[in-house]
Amino acid sequence: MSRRGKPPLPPQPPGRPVVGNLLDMPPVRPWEWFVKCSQELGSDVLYINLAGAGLIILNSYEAAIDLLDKRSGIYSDRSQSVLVDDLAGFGYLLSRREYGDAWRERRRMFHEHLRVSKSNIYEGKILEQVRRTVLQIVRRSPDDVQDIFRHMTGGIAVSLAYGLPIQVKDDPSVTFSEGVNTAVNVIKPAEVFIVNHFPFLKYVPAWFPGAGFKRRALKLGSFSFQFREKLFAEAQDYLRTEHAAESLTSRALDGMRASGTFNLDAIKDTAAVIFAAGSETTYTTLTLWIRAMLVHPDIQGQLHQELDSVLGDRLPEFSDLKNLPLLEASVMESIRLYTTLPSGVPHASTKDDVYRGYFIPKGIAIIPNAWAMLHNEKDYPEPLTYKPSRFIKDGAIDEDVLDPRKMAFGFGRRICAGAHIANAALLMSAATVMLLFDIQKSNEDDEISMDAEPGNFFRPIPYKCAFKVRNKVAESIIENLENSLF
Ligand code: HEM
Repeated sequence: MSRRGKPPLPPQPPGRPVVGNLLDMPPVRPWEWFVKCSQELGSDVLYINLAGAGLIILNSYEAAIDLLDKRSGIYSDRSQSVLVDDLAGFGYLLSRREYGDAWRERRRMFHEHLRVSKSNIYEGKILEQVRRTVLQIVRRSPDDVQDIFRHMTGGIAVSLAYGLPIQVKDDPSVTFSEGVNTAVNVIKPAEVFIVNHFPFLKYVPAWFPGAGFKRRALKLGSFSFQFREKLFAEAQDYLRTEHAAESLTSRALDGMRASGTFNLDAIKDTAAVIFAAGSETTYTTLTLWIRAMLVHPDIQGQLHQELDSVLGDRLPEFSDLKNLPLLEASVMESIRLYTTLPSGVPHASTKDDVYRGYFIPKGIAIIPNAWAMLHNEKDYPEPLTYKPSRFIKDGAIDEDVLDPRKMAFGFGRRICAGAHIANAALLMSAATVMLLFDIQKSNEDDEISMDAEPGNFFRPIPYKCAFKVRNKVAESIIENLENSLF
């Protein structure tokens, strides 16, 4: 790309000849390295050179809003990835689509059926799954707890997207989605950008030494087709039965029948993204909150008090959530401290631009480094401490403290389409679980690692915990639930 007569690129950490910053950018927790570079260079906007492939890193909320939100007309594209979209075959997902008509059509479809004002559709499905989960927790071994919650978020996604029921244990869709997400998580970010920059790398034979990126991507390729087709076909069959339930698929099909214009691909792509983008992210965020509760029994005590005084001897409904500020703050603080997608999802620009005197080239990937924004001392004093009270003032959520969800769910026109659904699922799960249970270590001597698995997601290192029914009131609520659900 010719840069003659253009302003300078944003500050770049010192690099090496040819490879630039490639060997300096750590494959694990690169978001922390971006912060270190910002501190050294005195700039919250950085340029990183990975062997010629450029990246722009936004390390502050202000810069992310300035570019991705206020200038969203030119910062709403996604870099099409040879590895993820082409070789692994996920380019059809709404979240991976380039900014254009096909993306717009799918985003509109999502909005039409699952926007905030359609809460009557998604809240009922969330409530049902959360309450079924309570019964699983009391019936099954403590060792199954994480699997139980994975089935809960999978169940919410499958029922919203397809109206299909899932098994409470060993459901093939959930196992399948977990496999996909684990495989996606091991794709290294640097590989994605490098293979984009040198697309001929996709022709390197998979057996070739150093072509691990291709082997991993091809393994995913076999999943991606099934991911789109399998559940959609099952949903169509199920819709012909007496059990048929409302879902995005059923409503979109009804709409198309009424208008006489069919675009089944659009339904498949939009339904698939609910599982792909919504299930594992919500599950991971929830297990990070459970882990925070496990190591902060004092905060659990405060939440128990709040829940007992608001709910007494009944289960929470959605209308109760606004009266549970401490519970909400405990979830917000967990999202802040352990954000699930620490370096967000990259956007791409569709035009050359200049920001604060720096040149931002057309087509470059822009990384909103949520981790940097959520750990800065100015907005969040003692940023490494888990402290829900930072969000509370006079017994309510303090509107003056920057809400971490504004960063954790992304920015601008590509902001998470399901943030309101994730929020509803997280708060309802947290309120229900905390009302009924004490979350404790399985064994007093267990060491709980606060670290995450290596990868693009911040997934906690698996931990063990026990959910102990809190008291007689909780026992009787659970007994009533058994009778009402079955
Ligand atoms: C705690 C759970 C979740 C987190 C942390 C999360 C986070 C994100 C982030 C960071 C993005 C990228 C935004 C950007 O490009 O700036 C995103 C995109 C997206 N999310 Fe979520 N998400 C969650 C749950 C969900 C759920 C439950 C759904 C669906 C019901 C969903 C649907 C989507 C979709 C469709 C996109 C793609 C938007 C687009 O490219 O236009 N997400 N999410």
